[in-house]
Amino acid sequence: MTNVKLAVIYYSSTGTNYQMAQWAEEAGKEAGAEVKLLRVAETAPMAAIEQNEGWKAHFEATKDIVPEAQLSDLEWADAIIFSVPTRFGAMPSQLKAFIDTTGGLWFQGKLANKAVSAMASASNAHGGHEATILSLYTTMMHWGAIIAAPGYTSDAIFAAGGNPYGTSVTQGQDGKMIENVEPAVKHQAKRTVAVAAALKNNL
Ligand SMILES: Cc1cc2nc3c(=O)[nH]c(=O)nc-3n(C[C@H](O)[C@H](O)[C@H](O)COP(=O)(O)O)c2cc1C
Repeated sequence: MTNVKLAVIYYSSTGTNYQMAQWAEEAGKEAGAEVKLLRVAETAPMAAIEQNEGWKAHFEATKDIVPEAQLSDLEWADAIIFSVPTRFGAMPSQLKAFIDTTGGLWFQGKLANKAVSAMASASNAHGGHEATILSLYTTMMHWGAIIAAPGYTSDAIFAAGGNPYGTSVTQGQDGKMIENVEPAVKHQAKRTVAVAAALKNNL
């Protein structure tokens, strides 16, 4: 058992990052953390969402069952795991819009010393997995967060494609994940909780 509070915050249009976030939630609980699974608000107009069957279906399926991330959740959390699809090699605007509301918390020093890590997905194996995670980590450095990158701390990372920045997956043409990333996601979540526990008791 640990006294760590973990927020798993994701954005997903077609379900990939929702699934990754759910695996992280499960592993966080297994590690003894109190866990909140949260989605950032959808900011795209309904007209755009409705033009894409998969996007519309995912939006409808999750909008009433997954709570929307609030600033109070960031303040509450000792550890945060983000999971996002790449958008032209960077984080999606939906997450950036949420992050851009954190200036007040940042100013009060309330975002410092949290253990954070990030996961990503892309349609192409070289379509921006690492760059997307790094775009988030740049912001995390401004928060004074402690980045708990997985590195190569488990064989599961090699099996998932070997991304040491954070677990990432390629979404195939059929919408399914190509690599088996579930063990790597779970390892990353447990490691983030362990880092947060160490920080919480010593910083
Ligand atoms: C506007 C837009 C930009 C995208 N840019 C990239 C990209 O640069 N590289 C890539 O491989 N995939 C790109 N994709 C594909 C998404 O990353 C992919 O659909 C996503 O990872 C699936 O995650 P989700 O199911 O959680 O929405 C883009 C998709 C959209 C809609």
